[in-house]
Amino acid sequence: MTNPAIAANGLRKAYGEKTVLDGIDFSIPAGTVFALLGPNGAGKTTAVKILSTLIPPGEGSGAISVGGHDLATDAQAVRAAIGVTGQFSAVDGLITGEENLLLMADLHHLSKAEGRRVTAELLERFDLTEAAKKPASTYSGGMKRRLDIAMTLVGNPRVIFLDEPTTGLDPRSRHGMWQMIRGLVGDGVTVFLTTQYLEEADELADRIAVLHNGKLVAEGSAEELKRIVPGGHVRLRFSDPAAYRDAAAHLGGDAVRDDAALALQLPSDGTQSILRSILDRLDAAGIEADELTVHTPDLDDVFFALTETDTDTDTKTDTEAESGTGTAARTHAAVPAQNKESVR
Ligand SMILES: Nc1ncnc2c1ncn2[C@@H]1O[C@H](COP(=O)(O)OP(=O)(O)OP(=O)(O)O)[C@@H](O)[C@H]1O
Repeated sequence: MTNPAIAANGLRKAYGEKTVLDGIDFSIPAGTVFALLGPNGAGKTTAVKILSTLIPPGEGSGAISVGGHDLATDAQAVRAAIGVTGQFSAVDGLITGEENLLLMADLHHLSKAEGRRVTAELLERFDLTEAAKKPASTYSGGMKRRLDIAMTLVGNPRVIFLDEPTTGLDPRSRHGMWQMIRGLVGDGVTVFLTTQYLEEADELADRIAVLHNGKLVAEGSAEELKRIVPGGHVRLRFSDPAAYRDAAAHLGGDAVRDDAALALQLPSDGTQSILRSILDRLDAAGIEADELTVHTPDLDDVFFALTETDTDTDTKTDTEAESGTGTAARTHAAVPAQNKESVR
């Protein structure tokens, strides 16, 4: 990959005895969205803070470059190239939205005229023109978040760090934020996103990495990650208890029974051949299911499988997932045994 917007090698950070980042690598192409997922306290914010120069990397970290600038030798240039929106808003509630933006323009040493032009443009773009002259403390959560991001954009950054940008937003505001992020990427901006919402990573990210116990335990596109965990199944539901029992007998050990719902669940990757074989077996026995649903793994399944705290995830193996497109999801975690086949 040539000139990634963010490149880090062996990023480390410890707080006292606690190792938060244990030598992790990032290589994020320009104009893409990278999502960092991980359980609470995994170290996502710590990674953002290091990459955005807010805290120094830990001892033993390798080279880090952001926006084409070396973090160790040219932190000032990194700062000029990036925008950061943290979990805690930079918005000053005592002044208006417009004043917040003008203040940022001053901080970026824009001329008065340029500051006013950029402010008006951002107010318009983030649908805040009407509220521009009201104190930001009167804004809704969604408006404050939009203003926060607008403030980040005053300096026209090419790399933006969004640390949980939609936490606490209602679904409409969240979708609005996604649109806005897509717009930024369309303009060539690189977005480093942390989120608790797997759906958000699924919607937005070109690449997703899962951070757990100080390591990136998997990295790939949403589709690639979904392929590395089990969780895909076919569910057959019956209204006739006799048909249900017959089907359970015929499908045998493959089927997990849900007696209360008269439903059977069979592991499946959702391919046509597997579906055909299940239906053929039912047809041969003269059994008809009332409902058939196919469940493909989602990022929740991936997250749960990769961030389990039991000993499974402690026995690390380096594996590579085959992918239909030729690009592979990298996993560095022990994945549940029944899935080992698909990640070989
Ligand atoms: N300044 C600090 N001093 C000591 N420990 C810290 C400091 N900052 C963070 N930590 C610890 O480092 C770990 C990672 O914290 P971090 O905020 O990076 O996690 P996170 O993945 O962003 O979590 P969340 O999803 O809850 O925001 C946590 O255990 C946290 O308590």
